[in-house]
Amino acid sequence: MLEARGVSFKYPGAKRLLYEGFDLAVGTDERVALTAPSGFGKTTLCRMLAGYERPQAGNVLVDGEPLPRRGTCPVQLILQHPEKAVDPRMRMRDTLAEAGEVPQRLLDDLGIQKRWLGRFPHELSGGELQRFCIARALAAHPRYLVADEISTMLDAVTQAQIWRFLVSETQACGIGVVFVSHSPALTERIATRVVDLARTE
Ligand SMILES: Nc1ncnc2c1ncn2[C@@H]1O[C@H](COP(=O)(O)OP(=O)(O)OP(=O)(O)O)[C@@H](O)[C@H]1O
Repeated sequence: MLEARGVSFKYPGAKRLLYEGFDLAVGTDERVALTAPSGFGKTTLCRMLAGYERPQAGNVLVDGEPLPRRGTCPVQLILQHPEKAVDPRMRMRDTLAEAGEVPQRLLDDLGIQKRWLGRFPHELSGGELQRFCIARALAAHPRYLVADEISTMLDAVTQAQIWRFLVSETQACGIGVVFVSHSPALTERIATRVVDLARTE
């Protein structure tokens, strides 16, 4: 179970708490969509669930244990803008290697072409780069994936391809998914449960 337990969070200098005593529990057999109006705090929650932000109170737990402060995190975050998630000076094969051994099967399933491996991030399209970020996240053997608007900037065909792959892969590996999407159609198709953050206040 991935849990936010009694989480309170405020950005430095902000007037109000973004979260106060917030609870969420997600199983490895779930794909939970987070919805809320713009600016409500969806990205912030995604970052907390993956250990990028620490709540001022409460905890983020996986199977009752706090997220590790070092080493590979069991919760892997995939961002809306893949170019922000990679080192622009590193060729893609080195970026992938950050996750350790990446099975060729994963690269094939994600449609990652061999000739892309020697390229730098700026030599790839957004969709191609996002495939690398997904491969890297999965190669880290996560228990949970947190996907923050990961397909917003992709065309409909690429979006469908990527989500079809993610649903079957996470189901097969028993990886829980938390995701944010502004597309009601996508949410309807992917989510096993929808959590409206504005209603959990
Ligand atoms: N690093 C930061 N420092 C201070 N305030 C921040 C920071 N990041 C986000 N905020 C503020 O926190 C609030 C929540 O932001 P967040 O990005 O989590 O919302 P969101 O629900 O994901 O929005 P959107 O749907 O527009 O992407 C916003 O008011 C935002 O301005």
